[in-house]
Amino acid sequence: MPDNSTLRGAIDAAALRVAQSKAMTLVEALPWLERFRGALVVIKYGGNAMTDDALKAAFAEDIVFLRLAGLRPVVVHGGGPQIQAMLDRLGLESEFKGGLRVTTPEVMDVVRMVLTGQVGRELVGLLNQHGPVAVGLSGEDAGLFGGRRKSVTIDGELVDIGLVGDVETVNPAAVLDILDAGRIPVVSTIAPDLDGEGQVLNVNADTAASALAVALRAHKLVVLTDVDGVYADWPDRDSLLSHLTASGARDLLTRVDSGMIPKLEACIRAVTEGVPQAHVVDGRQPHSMLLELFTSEGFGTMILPDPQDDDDQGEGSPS
Ligand SMILES: Nc1ncnc2c1ncn2[C@@H]1O[C@H](COP(=O)(O)OP(=O)(O)O)[C@@H](O)[C@H]1O
Ligand SMILES: CC(=O)N[C@@H](CCC(=O)OP(=O)(O)O)C(=O)O
Repeated sequence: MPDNSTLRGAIDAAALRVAQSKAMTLVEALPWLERFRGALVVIKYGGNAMTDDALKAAFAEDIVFLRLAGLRPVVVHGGGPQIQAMLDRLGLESEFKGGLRVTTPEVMDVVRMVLTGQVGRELVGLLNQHGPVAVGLSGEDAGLFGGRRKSVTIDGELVDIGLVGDVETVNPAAVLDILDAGRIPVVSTIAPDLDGEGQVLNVNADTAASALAVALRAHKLVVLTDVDGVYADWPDRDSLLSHLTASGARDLLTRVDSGMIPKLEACIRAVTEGVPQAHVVDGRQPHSMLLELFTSEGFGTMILPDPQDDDDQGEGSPS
């Protein structure tokens, strides 16, 4: 039978090995932390990646981690499934055309209530469990977004989809104030209609995140969703793309459907208007934000500007 001091020695050696491995993980992140210090990253958190409590908590941990590591994360959230659940409870019908919800005035009331009063509040609460860091705001606050109604083209025809808008103007001052105070802005994507008195518009969250990333000159846009990334030949699971150029993404637009249309459009807009890279990442994987930012392989699908727009292709190493 070993004496107590021998036993403790064995336990201490095991504990030391675990601690050393944790220390190695931290040290390996050092080049990435150096590279991204101060970097402003816009993260779009999709409603479909937001349905599991453990995942939501892991997302909040990642965002607070990024903030404490010296990055400047800005969260833009969706809430499609949560809006749908409330519409169903209220017995209101709504359909999607071209990946966007046809929005009547009654549906708009529900969209505004769910995004700003429920989904945004819940995310702010989860982040603030780690300290008083998160501040929620919507496109209505301090003139953040100005929107204009948009139609969609289906089979060559322009189709009216009601109170749905594109972001035309962004005044990022309120978001910058929150960042400068060391906090994390959490944005709900409602936009006042620039053409309608007091009317607000339902803006797809991918679209809004992209417009905000451009206005903030973000280092990158990350779109967290409920699929591994962008597939060249959806739903063929062998066709997952690791990289796409803006032109490649434009070509693909004719072959994707539903929620992937606004996502690809958002990524194309971001990288053609000055954001160096955009990523579509699987938000169902715990800590996917950290995997995307702090590993050389990256995660999901990266969309880059066309070579003539920007010669900086990729980020295989943090140098
Ligand atoms: N080419 C494609 N690659 C990946 N997903 C696609 C593609 N075409 C359509 N999709 C669909 O888009 C969905 C993501 O959009 P959506 O459900 O609106 O997510 P979110 O709530 O995150 O915005 C995927 O779950 C998938 O069903
Ligand atoms: C116009 C339009 O479609 N707006 C979306 C807004 C929420 C959203 O974009 O949520 P996800 O990111 O979860 O899809 C909607 O009403 O569902």
